This record gives sequence, structure tokens and C-alpha cells, in this order.
Amino acid sequence: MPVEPLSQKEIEDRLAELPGWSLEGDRIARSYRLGSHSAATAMVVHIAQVQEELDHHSDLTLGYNTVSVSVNTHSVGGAVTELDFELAHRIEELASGHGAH
Ligand SMILES: C[C@H](O)[C@H](O)[C@H]1CNC2=NC(N)=NC(=O)C2=N1
Repeated sequence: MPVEPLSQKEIEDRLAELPGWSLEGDRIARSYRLGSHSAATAMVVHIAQVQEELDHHSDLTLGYNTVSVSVNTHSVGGAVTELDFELAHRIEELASGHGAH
């Protein structure tokens, strides 16, 4: 089944289950703080591995001890879809293992 853009209501309902994530323009996004630059770097590498597994890729920004993620779905013209929420949930699952908050 082809992926379709979610409605505003569908996005809000899904964001309610993802504390820390928000809609920023046409993307869902969250920033994390970590204990060190190496911890933040390791989290970026881990996210990149998940993204390859899912074949869905966010924009990732590595700071000194921060990681910022934002994602939408290019193939539907940059709208938010279920694929973005699937990636967000996978990132939430791995974040605690990196001490991210
Ligand atoms: C060919 C490949 O499946 C596509 O280019 C994938 C790769 N990663 C992607 N990532 C995101 N965020 N949106 C996409 O539409 C997308 N498409």
C-alpha cells in the first residue's frame, strides 16, 4: 500500500504518544541532550543504522552534547507519514540506552 500524508489530526494524535517530539513546519522533530560528545556521536551512528534498516532517513544534527532529529517523507512531497512516526518510535527506543534525554 502506498504511503500517504497524515492529516493534522492524525499527526497530533500520534505526537501525543511521543513526548518531546513536535511538528516543526512540515517535519516532526526532537532534540536530545547526552552526557558527552562521544555519547552523542554514538547515538547518531546508531540512528543511521536504524535508518538504513528502515530505508527512511532523517536530517540529523550533531552538536557538542546534543542530537537533533527532524524527518518527513520526501516521496510524498515532504509531508509527514506513518514512516516518520515509525522512525521516531525506533529512535525513542534506542535513546535511553545512550543516556539521551
Ligand atoms: C529509494 C529509497 O527507498 C528512497 O529514496 C527513500 C530513502 N529514504 C527516505 N527518507 C525519507 N525521509 N523520505 C523518503 O521518501 C525516503 N525515501
